[in-house]
Amino acid sequence: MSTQPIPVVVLAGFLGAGKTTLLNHLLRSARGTRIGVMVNDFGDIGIDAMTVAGQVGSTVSLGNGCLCCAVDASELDTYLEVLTRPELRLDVIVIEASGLAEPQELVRMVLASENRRAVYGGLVEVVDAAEFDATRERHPETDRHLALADLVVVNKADRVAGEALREVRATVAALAGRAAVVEAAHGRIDPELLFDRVVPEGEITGQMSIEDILYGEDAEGHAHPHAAYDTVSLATAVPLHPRRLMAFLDSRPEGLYRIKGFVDLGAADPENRYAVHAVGRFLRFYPEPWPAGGERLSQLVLIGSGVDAAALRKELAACEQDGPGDVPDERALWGVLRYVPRGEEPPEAEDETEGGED
Ligand SMILES: Nc1nc2c(ncn2[C@@H]2O[C@H](COP(=O)(O)OP(=O)(O)OP(=O)(O)O)[C@@H](O)[C@H]2O)c(=O)[nH]1
Repeated sequence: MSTQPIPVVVLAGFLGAGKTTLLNHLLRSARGTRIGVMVNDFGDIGIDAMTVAGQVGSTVSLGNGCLCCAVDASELDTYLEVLTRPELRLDVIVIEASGLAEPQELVRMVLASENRRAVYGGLVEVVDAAEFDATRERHPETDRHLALADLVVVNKADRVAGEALREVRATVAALAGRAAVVEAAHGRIDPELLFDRVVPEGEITGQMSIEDILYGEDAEGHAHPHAAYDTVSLATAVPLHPRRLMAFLDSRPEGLYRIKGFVDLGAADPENRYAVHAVGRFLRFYPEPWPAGGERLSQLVLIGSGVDAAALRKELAACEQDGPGDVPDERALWGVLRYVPRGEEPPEAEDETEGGED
């Protein structure tokens, strides 16, 4: 367990958009998930760090203290080193960028990190729906930031009337390209969009429906703005063909934000199963030996907004190997291996473009 990669999520958005509010929501609804937080105040007095600190105490602690720290570029790796220590047993690390930070820079730093356990977990941009037009006018770079995002949260949906909200959402979606777009009030998004919740060994993480989480678990009884999520789960004992799986992943549709699980690639690598981690356009495979004696299953969960669940299910089914005439050889694995992080080398330059463009 302690050698699992830890996703590092970058949380960005302009001053006052609601980043700290969203982060506090995540921390409150974390339950068993252990979240590490870095606050990127860039030399300011650490107001955000203090705001978050009150919430963090119960979920994450470093020794006796809270796990909040102001970080600048040069310090990022030092902090990641601390936060990825196995004894902390963190499941996810969230970096809250200062409202004025260039998110691209933070993403680049995470991707360039030499830390072997940290894996880029996506760029989340928080947008203030009520101030969206004004913010764009004053900060034209907003458009560029949205284009880089893997998930955009249109926050403060409670402050904007229906039609105006739809317009903001449509503009955001056009600017955000392939990123998923969700609406929220007070940052109350489904934590599962950012990280896997901790569930007992052997359970498929995505079997809890998004609706359960959105509508069934809100202890405060608030109504959530409707979020058009789809989840597609695949569990099959038939090994997947690596070439078709890669063709599927390479052409995955817009709005498909998260893919997670394990795949059995059959004869292409009988020794290992491959953990799959995709967020936005970022994709990684992590081979690990099959647990002894267990059933060999491929288990995938796909989460997106505005995706065609039936079509995805069909495409995934078509990845299953089709009898003895369809057995992959080792070369079929090459496409997959391109996305396996290599030993001690830091991630390569190609990663940077994966996080930002496609
Ligand atoms: N009405 C409403 N207010 C919100 C919502 N989300 C956040 N706020 C309020 O907006 C203000 C700014 O929220 P923060 O979470 O501090 O925003 P931030 O992005 O962390 O701000 P900076 O740290 O300045 O970049 C606070 O007063 C929040 O209570 C929302 O969805 N609706």
